[in-house]
This record gives sequence, structure tokens and C-alpha cells, in this order.
Amino acid sequence: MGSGASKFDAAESADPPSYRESVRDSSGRSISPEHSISGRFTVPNPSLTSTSLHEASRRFPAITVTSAEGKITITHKPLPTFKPGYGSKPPAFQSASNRAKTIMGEKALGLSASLLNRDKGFLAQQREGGGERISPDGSREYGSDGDSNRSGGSERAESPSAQKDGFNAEVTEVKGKFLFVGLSNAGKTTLIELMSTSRKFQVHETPSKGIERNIDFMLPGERDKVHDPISVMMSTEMKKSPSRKFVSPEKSLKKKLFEETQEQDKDKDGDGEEKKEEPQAQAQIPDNTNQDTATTKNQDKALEETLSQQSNTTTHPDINLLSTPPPLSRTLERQTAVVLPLPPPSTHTTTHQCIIRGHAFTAMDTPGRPAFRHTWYENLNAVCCIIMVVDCSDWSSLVLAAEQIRRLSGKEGGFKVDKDKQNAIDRLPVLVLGNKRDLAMKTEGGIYDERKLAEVLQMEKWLRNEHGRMWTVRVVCAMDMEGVADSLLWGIEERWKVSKGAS
Ligand SMILES: Nc1nc2c(ncn2[C@@H]2O[C@H](COP(=O)(O)OP(=O)(O)OP(=O)(O)O)[C@@H](O)[C@H]2O)c(=O)[nH]1
Repeated sequence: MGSGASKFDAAESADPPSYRESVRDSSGRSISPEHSISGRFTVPNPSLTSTSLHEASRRFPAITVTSAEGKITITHKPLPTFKPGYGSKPPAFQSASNRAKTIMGEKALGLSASLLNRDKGFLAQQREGGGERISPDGSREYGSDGDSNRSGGSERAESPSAQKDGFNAEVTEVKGKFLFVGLSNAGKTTLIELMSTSRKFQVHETPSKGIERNIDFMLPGERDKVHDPISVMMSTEMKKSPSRKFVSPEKSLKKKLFEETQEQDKDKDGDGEEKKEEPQAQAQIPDNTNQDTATTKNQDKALEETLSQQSNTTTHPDINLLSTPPPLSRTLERQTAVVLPLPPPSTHTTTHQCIIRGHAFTAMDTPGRPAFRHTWYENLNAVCCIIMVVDCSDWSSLVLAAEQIRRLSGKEGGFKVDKDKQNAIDRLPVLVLGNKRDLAMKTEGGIYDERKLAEVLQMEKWLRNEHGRMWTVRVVCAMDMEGVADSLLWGIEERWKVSKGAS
């Protein structure tokens, strides 16, 4: 799996890239040059391909991927119209089963990851060749290092290397960086990792080497303690899904344990003395679920006790649940599961190239721990939009986040710089992302109403200023990227307005 799943075969490239008309809004402005990318791919596992493509389309809102007889076409979807300003309707929440499918589909995304990396590669090629930068309105505002005679939108020329391999991707590059700030554990890194084109899709096929989540080795009851919706969702949704043959980890553990117990019993049958010493709990371990509930509960309890004695589970400080395989694991058939990287707390600022709905932008991920928060302010001069991520499932962290918004605003003892720089900073659009909507909906004190969140964070008070700074608040879920793309498009739009106003 992974990027090796598909191999781009330049020699077989048959169809030239085709372009469609740019999409224009009501004022005639081009908002998203739509295009398609054609090329021939050699896909070693054809049965995987349709799933891969389906899931690629689903997972990356920017693209639609279709295939016909080995030919893969990627089409960038047009931008939806969106209204700046806060208080807009929260994005519709995907159904749990769709989310689960999305996550399971990530297994198939090695293909789309490699395709998107080609997007990235193409951008790099454009830059190297002094490529153009096309703004949403089709102008070449940032084309100083490119060929100024080129035109924007659908008339743009291909880069030589893109022609060579028959692959052409048109992505609007947003100049300027998006600064992600927020308290530790708000989910900045998670968000950026999921948007980043360099993200690695790890598939849990080989034994664990680093930090991994492993749903196989959760003991009965342990799953409820997991502060990790993906594992919970995957395990429950997989059980529900009729199309997927799922053997629950508990059942397979029970079965194995019961088989082992029976084998031990057989051994001990031949040895009369040992048979008497056999503890009763193990002899009663169930292997079917048809018994009445009370008996099953007792048996589960006995099983849990037995397992907890036998297993050797440890918890990693950076992960909510990390179980090392219990001794029985070697005999268990392991469920292949998608593993998302779980980032450790950041200690320094990192930059990532991200793509959202055909817009490539650079995200700066800053650390949220108090000792490193000075990096937020150090980078303020170099960015075009501030994205503050808050954990809306945690009331206490929201109070602290409001304080940080005050500091960022520069008002009443907030962060101040030279007057000319301050003016620029005061104009920076601020997008507040209330992350972890999934948890907020389940947690007491969690806030998933955007107006309420704005009130708690006192955004009106701190962010409204005489420079007409734009700001908004959106509730999102980084885990399934629900609402993220729409929110960032707001930031991208505002960033253009600011740059236009300044010029
Ligand atoms: N339930 C849920 N958990 C999330 C979501 N987004 C992030 N998390 C979890 O929140 C934890 C912290 O996420 P990070 O991305 O490391 O947080 P951060 O803001 O980068 O933290 P620092 O690096 O310390 O600044 C991780 O365990 C994530 O899995 C979400 O939308 N829902």
C-alpha cells in the first residue's frame, strides 16, 4: 500500500490535459479554475482501485477522482459560495457511518496521497520555472518571479515537466502564510497534518514500531475509556456495517482464550492431580453470545479478570491508549486497521504545504505550550491570516483561549509592536476554529454553537477594531475534517481582500 500502490506510467500517457471553462461568480470573477488531469496509471491491484478512487474523492473535497480502463481523471471541484462573517449556519455533520467509511477508506488513500503529492510536485515545478501565481480572480498578482506574459485561468501554459509526464494540476497558490495558534492540545497539528500534502498514510499491517493506536488489543471495557473517537467509531461502525466482515476483538480474544483453556483442560485430563487445581474462572469462559445477558456479563467479568492478569498493557504518555500486544496476540488474527499519526506536543514552529479545494497555502504550526507561545508573536509580521484553534470540548481551556485572543488583539495590555507593523497586524483576518466538535457534543460544558463560542471567547470585544479587521468563528472537527475546508476558504478569501486593500 501507500504511494507505491500506483505507478504513473509516463510512456503510456495518451490523452493531453483537458481544460474546462473557469467557474465564475455572479460578478464574473473567476473563483476556481476547474480542470481535469489525465494520465495513465498502472495500478497493481485493480480491485483496490475503485475503492481508492471513491475514497480519494470523498476524503479530499478538492477533487473528484474517476477512472475508466486504467485512466484516472482528477477534477477539481468548483468553490462553493460562502458568506464571510460569523454566525453562518454550522456545516452539516456527516453521518457517523460516512465518517467511519471515510476513515476506513484512508487505507486506500495511498493512491490519492501520491496523486496529491504530484500536485505538490507540480507546484514546485512551477516555482522552479519561475511559474505564475494565479489569484482567485485570475490576475497574476504574485507573478513577479514568473513569466509576466502568461495569462491566468484556463489559458495557462503547462510546465515542461508536466507535459512530459502527461500530468497537469492547477492549484491556486495562496501567497502568504497562515499562522495556526492556540493552546496546547487544541488540535492544531492534527488539523494541519490532515491537510498537508506530505501526510503519510500509515496502514497497520506490520507490527508496531512507534506510536500507534491498536484496536485489536483493547480489552473488554477498555474501549470506553479511550479518548479517541476514531478507534471507538471504527470499532462500532465496523460492527454495524453489513458489508464488512468484522470479528470483534473481544470475541476473537474470547474464542482464542477458550480454545487455549480447552487445550489446557485436555492436557490436564491426562494428569488427574492438576485437574483439581484448575481455577474455575478459566473453565467458565464463554465462546458464544447466545446465553442470557446476566450469565454473559458474569462471564465477561471473569474474562476481563483473566485477561488483565495475562496481558501486559502499558500506556504511552503521548497516547490515550496504547496497548502492547498481550501474550495471546501472536496467535490472534490481527484486524487490519488504519492508523493515524498521533502528534506529540509541538516544541517549535513548523511550516507545511497544504491543499484545500484547489488552494495551496502554507500553514505555520506553532506550539501551544506556555513556554513556546512567544513564537506566535514572533511570526505575526510574516503571515497573512491568523487561525486560532481552540478546544471547544473543554470549557476551562476556552477561558484561557479568550485571554490569548486578548493578547493577540493588541488591546488593553495585549501584544504591541511598532506602530506601522501594528497597523498591519490589526488588519490580519482572524479565524477561530472551535475544534473537537465531536467531543464537545458529548461533553458537559462543551460548546458547539458558534455564537455561544464567540461570546465565551469575547471575540466581539477583542477582535473588532477601527481597522475593520475581519474575524469569524467556526466549529469544526479535525478528526474527520468536517467544516475545515469551508472555514479555511473564508480565511483565503479574507486574505485576498486584505492584500487588495493594501495594494
Ligand atoms: N476527539 C477529537 N480529538 C481531537 C480532534 N483534533 C485533535 N484531537 C486530539 O487532540 C490531541 C491534541 O492534538 P494536537 O494536534 O497535538 O494539538 P496541538 O494543538 O498541536 O498541541 P501542541 O502541539 O501542544 O500545541 C490529539 O490527541 C488529537 O488526536 C478532534 O477533532 N476530535
